[in-house]
Amino acid sequence: MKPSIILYKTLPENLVARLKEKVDVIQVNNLSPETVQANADAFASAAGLLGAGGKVDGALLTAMPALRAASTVSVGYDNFDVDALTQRNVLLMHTPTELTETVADTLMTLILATARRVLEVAERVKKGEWTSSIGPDWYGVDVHHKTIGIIGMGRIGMALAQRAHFGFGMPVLYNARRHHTEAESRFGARYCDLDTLLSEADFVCSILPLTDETYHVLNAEKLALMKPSAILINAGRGPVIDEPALVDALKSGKIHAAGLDVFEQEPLPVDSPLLSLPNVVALPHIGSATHETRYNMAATAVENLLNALEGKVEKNCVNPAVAKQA
Ligand SMILES: NC(=O)c1ccc[n+]([C@@H]2O[C@H](COP(=O)([O-])OP(=O)(O)OC[C@H]3O[C@@H](n4cnc5c(N)ncnc54)[C@H](O)[C@@H]3O)[C@@H](O)[C@H]2O)c1
Ligand SMILES: O=C(O)[C@H](O)CO
Repeated sequence: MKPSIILYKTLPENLVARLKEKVDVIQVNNLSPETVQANADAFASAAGLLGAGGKVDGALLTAMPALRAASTVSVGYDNFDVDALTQRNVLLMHTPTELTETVADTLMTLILATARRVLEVAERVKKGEWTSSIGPDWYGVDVHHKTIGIIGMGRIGMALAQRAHFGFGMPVLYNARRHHTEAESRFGARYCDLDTLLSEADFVCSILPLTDETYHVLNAEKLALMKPSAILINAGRGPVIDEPALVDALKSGKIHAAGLDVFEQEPLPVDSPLLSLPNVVALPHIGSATHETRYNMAATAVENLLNALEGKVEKNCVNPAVAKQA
C-alpha cells in the first residue's frame, strides 16, 4: 500500500501526477483547525505534508501521529515549529536554492521603485498631470554609486550584493551572524555591526529570516540611526520590523522612503497606515513570484518530500539530525 500525504497547496497537474506515482494524495485547502477536523482520518494516517504558508505546530503534529516528513514550497520556515518536528522525528524539507536570483531581482525592484518614485510618477502620468516639462517635484534620488547595507548576507543577500556591486557600482556594507569572506573578496563588502550599517547606508536592505533574535530587530531606536535621506527595503519577513515605528519614521521624515514585500500581518490590511503614505512601495509578498521560479520551487518541494519519505535527504533538509536517527 502506498503511503498517503496531505497536499495543502494547488500544484500543476504534472507535479500532482508525479506525487501519485509514489503516494496517495489527499488535497485540502489549508491547515486550519476546521480543515484538520473535517479530514481527521486523512490527517491521522498521512506520512507526508506538502504545501506553503499555514502553521505547523505541536497541535497539528498531535493530529498527525504518522507524519514522517513535511515539505514546504518556500525557503523560509518560520511557520514551522522545528523543535517539535525534530522531537517527533519528522523531517522538514525546504527550497533554498530555486528562488535566490528571483528574490534578489525583487529587492532591486524595490530599491529602484522607491528611489525613483516609480509608482507615484506613473500614477501622475495616468491622471494627466504630465502637461509640461517636469520639475523637481517629479525627481527621485540616484541609486548608482550609493551605499547599500545588506542585513542578512546569506544566499539572497549575496545575489543582491552581486547586482548592487557589478550593476550599480554601489559600495556594499553587510551584517550577518558571521563574516562572509566570499562577499568581501567578490564585492569588496565591509562587515559592520548593525548600528554602523544603519547609520552609514543609503539603502538599508533586510533579507533576514524571522527568528526569536530577529523579531522587531528594526525597532524605533534602530530606525532612528538611519539617515533622513536613507531608504529601507524589507523582503525578508515582516515582523523583523516594528511596523508602527516604521510608520512613525516615514511620516515624520526620519527616513526617506520604504519598499516592502513583507508585513507583520499578511495580507496587509487595507486600512494599514502604510498604504496612505506616498513614500511607501508595498508589494504582496511577491519575492519569488514568477512563473518559472514558483514552478521550480514546487517541483523541488515534490522531490524533497518523495526523497524524504524514502529516507534520502542529502540536501534541502532543515533538520538532518532526524535522518541520522532513522
Ligand atoms: N519576500 C519573499 O518572497 C522571500 C523569498 C525568499 C526568502 N525570503 C526570506 O528571506 C530569508 C533569507 O533567505 P536566504 O535564502 O538568503 O537565507 P540564508 O539562510 O541563506 O541567509 C540568511 C542570512 O541571515 C543571517 N542572519 C540570521 N539571523 C541573523 C541575525 N540575528 N542577525 C544578523 N544576521 C542574521 C544569516 O547569517 C545569513 O547570512 C528567508 O528565511 C525568508 O524569510 C523572503
Ligand atoms: O520564504 C519564502 O520562500 C518566501 O517568502 C515565500 O514564502
